[in-house]
Amino acid sequence: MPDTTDTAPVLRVRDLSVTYGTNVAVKHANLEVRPGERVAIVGESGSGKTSLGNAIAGFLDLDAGRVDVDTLELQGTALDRSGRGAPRIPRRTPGLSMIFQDAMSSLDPVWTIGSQLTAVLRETENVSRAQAKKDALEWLRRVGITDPERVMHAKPGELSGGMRQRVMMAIALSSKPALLIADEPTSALDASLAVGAMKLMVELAEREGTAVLMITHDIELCRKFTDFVIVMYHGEIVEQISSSELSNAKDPYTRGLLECVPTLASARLDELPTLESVRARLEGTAA
Ligand SMILES: Nc1ncnc2c1ncn2[C@@H]1O[C@H](COP(=O)(O)OP(=O)(O)OP(=O)(O)O)[C@@H](O)[C@H]1O
Repeated sequence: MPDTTDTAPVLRVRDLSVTYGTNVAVKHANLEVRPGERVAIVGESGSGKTSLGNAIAGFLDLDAGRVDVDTLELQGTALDRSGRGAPRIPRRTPGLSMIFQDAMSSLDPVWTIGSQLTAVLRETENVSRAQAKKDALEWLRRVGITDPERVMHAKPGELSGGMRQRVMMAIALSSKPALLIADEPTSALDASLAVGAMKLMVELAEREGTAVLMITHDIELCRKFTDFVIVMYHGEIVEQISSSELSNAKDPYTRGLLECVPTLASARLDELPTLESVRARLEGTAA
């Protein structure tokens, strides 16, 4: 990973909050992602990771929640996400792609994979229909699909979960975005497939020069695949730390997350610590 500390951030977020009714799910978040950098947002279920990712990407359901933000910039251009009852946010923000946990929710069930992928390629590259088809086949091969001709003609419902996830990656990255937001992109896959799919996503993003903001509850994945980790707890960012420094984390909650990771040593224990038990102990210590 090149040192990008002197380059302008691809994403800049200042004072972003998300509120559902009276529940403030994200509280005054500040973060930056630099070109080509891989950043994870990690935290337990309900800590606000998805709300933050959706608010940045423009996918937050504004009928359910509201976004308040001081600054939200993608490649120096302000994105308008604020307010409630604002005009519906367009589904695609140029320069930004998103991969969801459930690929079915972002693939159109009616159209073939080929038509969905070539539409993105033609919009991005302004190429002929024939060239877009060639490029689409190449993208399907790149994401490890061995029978791309068949998949081009298939509809999402005819593919397995793993295949759909690969197609999602192809669609998300083929538009050559500056930033990819990936929300638990492999959690619907078996553990054995998940690591391979994550590796593929990270390699393809690197090849395209795309920065990745990855939402996950798996701190081990962060260690393996990201440069930087943002830890959320009850809607707040409690720590921002380089992935290689994770074992020196200062925040008690980050240390709690690390303690809950199964290791060969913990496998010999009768009971693996749970986040609840670690937190109860930490809170007891803090009192
Ligand atoms: N559409 C919604 N309407 C009301 N409350 C919501 C909605 N979406 C999320 N919330 C609430 O916001 C808080 C944060 O949820 P969010 O899904 O962002 O957390 P998360 O860290 O991504 O969790 P998970 O890992 O389970 O996806 C939770 O209290 C949740 O109940």
